[in-house]
Amino acid sequence: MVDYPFLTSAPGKVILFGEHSAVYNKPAIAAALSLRTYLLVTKNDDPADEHIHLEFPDIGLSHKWKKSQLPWNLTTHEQGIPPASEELNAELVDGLTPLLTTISSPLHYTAAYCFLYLFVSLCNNSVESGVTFTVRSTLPIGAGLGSSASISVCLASGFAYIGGHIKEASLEKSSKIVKDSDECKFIDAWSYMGEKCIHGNPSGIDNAVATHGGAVMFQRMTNSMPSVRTSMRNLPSINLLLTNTKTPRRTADLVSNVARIVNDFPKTTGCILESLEAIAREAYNLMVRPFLDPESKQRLMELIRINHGLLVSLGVSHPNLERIKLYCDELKIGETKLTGAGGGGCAITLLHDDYDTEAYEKLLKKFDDNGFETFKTTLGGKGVGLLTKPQAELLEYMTVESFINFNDTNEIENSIGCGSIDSWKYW
Ligand SMILES: Nc1ncnc2c1ncn2[C@@H]1O[C@H](COP(=O)(O)OP(=O)(O)O)[C@@H](O)[C@H]1O
Ligand SMILES: C[C@@](O)(CCOP(=O)(O)O)CC(=O)O
Ligand SMILES: [Mg+2]
Repeated sequence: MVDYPFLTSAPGKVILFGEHSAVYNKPAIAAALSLRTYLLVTKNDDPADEHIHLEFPDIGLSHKWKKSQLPWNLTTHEQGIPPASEELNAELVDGLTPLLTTISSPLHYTAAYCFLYLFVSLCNNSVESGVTFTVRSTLPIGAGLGSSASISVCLASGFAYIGGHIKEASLEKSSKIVKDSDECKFIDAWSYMGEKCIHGNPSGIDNAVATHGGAVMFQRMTNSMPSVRTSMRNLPSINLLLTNTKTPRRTADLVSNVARIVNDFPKTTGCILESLEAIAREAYNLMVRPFLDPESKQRLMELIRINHGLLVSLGVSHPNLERIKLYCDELKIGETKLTGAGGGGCAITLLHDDYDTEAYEKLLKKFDDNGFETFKTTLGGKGVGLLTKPQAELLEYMTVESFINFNDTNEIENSIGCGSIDSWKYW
């Protein structure tokens, strides 16, 4: 029996090399961010409440469904971990459609669809009603930092916990554990289904990083083979600037536009995808060395520039991303590439060791003038976590209202994030 309330949490990610080509089974490199999404699960005391409640204040969505109206008969709960190649359950997708008709915005629709798909798949009919699922994120949403995967991981882990598919996490996850836990495998596989609800054809890199944390080289395989995830334990300390253009975009649109180009220009894009693979492999070899000497750092910088150029050729840049690159080039700050799906969202800049601090101040001013936001964040953070009552006093007084009313990301972090990091448990 689950003791309410409880919290789950998962990080966002930054893709260093290989976005989009990852969808075509090429290797890509990504690392977990310190920015995270949090899911609070509470139960009210009203015995007459027959609903399941969703509160997604970050995107302005609040909704509820009668538990008895959910299509429980369309799921197969015995199935455990879905195979990597599995498509969304078409019958369940059809069964959910009538429950989503009142939601018109695509942003709201995909979030609610992901929620319902995972909820019905992972919680069984005996789940209590009167439960509210509230999500807050310190990540910018739709900006290339994997907010969709981090919410999918929060939901998949919360529902799997309620549904009894995974056991309680433990306080200390030994850094020596080399094998993935069964719980993480379960969450990774189901959050991948959540990513499919949100953007159709994900590679799986984002949910893998949000589940397992750290830094990885990831490659999706063909023919139902499981993806390969190679941990990069000692990532060299690289000086990265993360800049958000704040230009909104949807990963689903960018991924489907690249699919069209790949389909229309198979030979040309085949060469581009092969180049992107070569870049990721060389970057991996440089980044797993214990020390990034100046020559290797220079090569890494050039790989960033080439990677960005190839992404431009796939049509996934944006004038604002090009502006970031232009300013960094003009002021000789470092090499820039877009990160994530592009089309807006974020860019990363690998800073030269000897950049001019005055020029850097000028750069920040230019970014500010354009309405861009820069982030200070660390790479390689922890994966999916659970916070339950005996360890966490804060859950005694955490309500949906207080959770929704956190004013900013600092308040979230100080109250439930890093502020109480020692109480979080990991699978
Ligand atoms: N905190 C959140 N609350 C509600 N929905 C969210 C949240 N974070 C992400 N989402 C869902 O994920 C979508 C954004 O995913 P996507 O387009 O892949 O961009 P990214 O993953 O780069 O942030 C949103 O449209 C929404 O459906
Ligand atoms: C474009 C892609 O490579 C990354 C998308 O990341 P994001 O949703 O923009 O954070 C798609 C994928 O790998 O699933
Ligand atoms: Mg996404």
